[in-house]
Amino acid sequence: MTGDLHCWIDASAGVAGDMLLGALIDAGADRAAVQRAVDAVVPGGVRIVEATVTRAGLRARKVDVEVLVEDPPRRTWRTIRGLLGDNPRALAVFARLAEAEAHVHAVPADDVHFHEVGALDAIADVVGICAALDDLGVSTVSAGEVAVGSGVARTAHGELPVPVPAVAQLARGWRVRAGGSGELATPTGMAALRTLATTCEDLPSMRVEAVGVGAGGRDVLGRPNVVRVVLGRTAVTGSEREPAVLLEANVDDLDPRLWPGVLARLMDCGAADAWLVPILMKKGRPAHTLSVLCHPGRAAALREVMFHHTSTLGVREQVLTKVPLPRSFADVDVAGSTIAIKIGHRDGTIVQVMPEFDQVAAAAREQGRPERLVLEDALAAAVAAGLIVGGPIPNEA
Ligand SMILES: O=C([S-])c1cc(C(=O)S)c[n+]([C@@H]2O[C@H](COP(=O)(O)O)[C@@H](O)[C@H]2O)c1
Ligand code: NI
Repeated sequence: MTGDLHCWIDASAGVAGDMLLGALIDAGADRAAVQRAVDAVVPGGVRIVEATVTRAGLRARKVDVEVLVEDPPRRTWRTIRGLLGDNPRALAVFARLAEAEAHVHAVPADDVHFHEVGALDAIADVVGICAALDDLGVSTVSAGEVAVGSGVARTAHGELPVPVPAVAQLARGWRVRAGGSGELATPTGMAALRTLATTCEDLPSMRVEAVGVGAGGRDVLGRPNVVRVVLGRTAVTGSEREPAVLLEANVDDLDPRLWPGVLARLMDCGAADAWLVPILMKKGRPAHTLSVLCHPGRAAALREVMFHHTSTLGVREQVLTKVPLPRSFADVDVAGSTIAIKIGHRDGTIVQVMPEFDQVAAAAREQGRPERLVLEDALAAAVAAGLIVGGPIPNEA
């Protein structure tokens, strides 16, 4: 199978945090993994429960967040930042919400007080959505036009016009329409969509692997109140340009023993690559340039990791284009250990055949043999399986 796992969000009936989380769990994300991620942020604070419901006659997964502890009526952005700790994607979603609220209420982002959107159920929705995407192995996210609704909403701020101000602010740069009466897009849902989805597009071409349907609270006659997610592999045909972001910072004051952990954290958070270059910077100081290459959808979360785990006071960003070779994987057996072979191809012909080295190392440990010999055996098994440079790519499932 070629291509990364893509998640397309259908918000044509609106979007809210619990709806998106329900859709991702319905598509196969492990609810226990989601609960564990939420427990790490608010230990013992909430329980995520799910049920199958119908919305205008359609089956959908309804997620509810039961709050088990006392929940203050408001939280500052600073408090939420502290709670989220080392959760870069969730931090990026709330940072976006904080920016929107700051603009709407004309206060600095650090002085923003979240009311409903800072409550434990909203925090659980955001942390849960990020954990569900990780659990599913989603690499990229896009979404279609968002129905935001019309009329008025009763909120802690009083009666607000729909789209509520935070949603209107978060909608800048995205395609939206009213699409019905009531508050169809909430600030939490819109912030999650805007942070996680990099592109506003109709359903892209992909081989579909899973579909999830998440229910909203109300059952409206004639309009299924649901968010859908469609997960699939996008076909990579060769020499196609794709956007990438390069994040960089020059750092002269970080304990050098911390760098390996920083690089590992960045890779765990979805960087395509992360590296250090020794430099001599201003005032003749020996320092390092930290460079992080990533898909645009990961940039916000990776920027958070850079701020959180290094002493940098700023991050430079450049938007680049990248031409990746299409690739696929095939498994081979080496003395009872399974090793994935990465196959790079162009125009239907294999141009690279390379065993995944982490799996070679694991097999060498299992077998008590040198990595060098396991690598040789894996390459020989690949050739025996017909994976030969210059040869045709194997049939895809
Ligand atoms: O909590 C805050 S600060 C808040 C701001 C706004 C603005 O538009 S400003 C609106 N609301 C309303 O709260 C509820 C819950 O929102 P969720 O995103 O947590 O589902 C919703 O009606 C919002 O319009 C809250
Ligand atoms: Ni507000």
